Amino acid sequence: METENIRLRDGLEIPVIGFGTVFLKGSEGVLAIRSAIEDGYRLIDSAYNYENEGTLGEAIRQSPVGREELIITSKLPGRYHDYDEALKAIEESLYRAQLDYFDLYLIHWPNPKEGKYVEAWKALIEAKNRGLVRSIGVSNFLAEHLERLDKETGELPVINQIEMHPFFNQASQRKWHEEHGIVTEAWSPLFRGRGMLSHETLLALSEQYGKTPAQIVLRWHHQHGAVTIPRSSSPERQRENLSIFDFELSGEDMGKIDGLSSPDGRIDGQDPAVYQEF
Ligand SMILES: NC(=O)C1=CN([C@@H]2O[C@H](COP(=O)(O)OP(=O)(O)OC[C@H]3O[C@@H](n4cnc5c(N)ncnc54)[C@H](OP(=O)(O)O)[C@@H]3O)[C@@H](O)[C@H]2O)C=CC1
Ligand SMILES: O=C(O)C(=O)[C@@H](O)[C@H](O)C(=O)CO
Repeated sequence: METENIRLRDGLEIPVIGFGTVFLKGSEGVLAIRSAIEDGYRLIDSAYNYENEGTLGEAIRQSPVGREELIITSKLPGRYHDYDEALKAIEESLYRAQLDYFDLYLIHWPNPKEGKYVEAWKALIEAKNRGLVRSIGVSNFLAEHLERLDKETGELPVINQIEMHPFFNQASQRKWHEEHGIVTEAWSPLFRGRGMLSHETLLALSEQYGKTPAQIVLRWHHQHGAVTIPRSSSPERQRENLSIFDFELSGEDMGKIDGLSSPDGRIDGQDPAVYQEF
């Protein structure tokens, strides 16, 4: 099973559907990630703070797919935003995964209270220059944080991974990204399995299109130009989540899903303007 690709501003091509790995650890995690790769996932999302870069590396080594065919992402934790600490953390990520390079490395959260994310960004630029990572981006950055990166370094990220699902659709943030050549990557696209998929609007569209609610939601993301990284431990649902390229939602039905969003629709209320994660 194959996904479509999208080209980032710096030329790196990545699949429009990847695989999320938070909570996937140990031998069960290896099994889940390996099966995702065998099923056709080529973009895998991890983070230093998930403490599963070792699990991810093991799954890659066990899989029949070559390293060069995969787009592997990890993320810098908030406690390592100092320049030197950030570079060491990226090296540590690589040692944990036993990889020579990451394809994508992101600043996980801006942590605006300390406001050291520009320093961290300079370290990511240096990591790219040293060949430790191919492309650099951020996660959970608001326009105000992105503007500061641009002003102080002259370099904007190629991708911003943000919370995005029908209950919090990020319309204005996505517009900002489009205007600045930044790809939106949606985290928790299925609302973390916390009940969104049984919303009556999604159930009705599922019936109408003969697709599962998860496929309707992931297709909605795709038609909004967002990369998604759904997580599933089930090989069957992993395949289901990749199979969204044989149908199209009408403009009217896209609008119905857009209408489910509300300003307080975040899963755990993690507003990057104030939320801190170390
Ligand atoms: N940058 C950031 O700050 C953040 C990044 N992330 C990243 O985003 C990824 C995805 O988000 P995540 O929070 O994991 O949540 P998701 O929105 O991907 O939802 C995962 C949940 O949905 C269930 N599920 C998956 N597929 C289906 C399906 N087809 N039908 C019904 N249920 C389904 C899974 O259960 P089951 O396993 O049983 O299928 C699991 O409980 C993370 O794994 C992580 O990589 C997440 C949060 C924050
Ligand atoms: O999972 C991630 O990448 C996070 O950044 C976490 O904050 C996540 O949103 C979480 O686990 C919240 O409890």
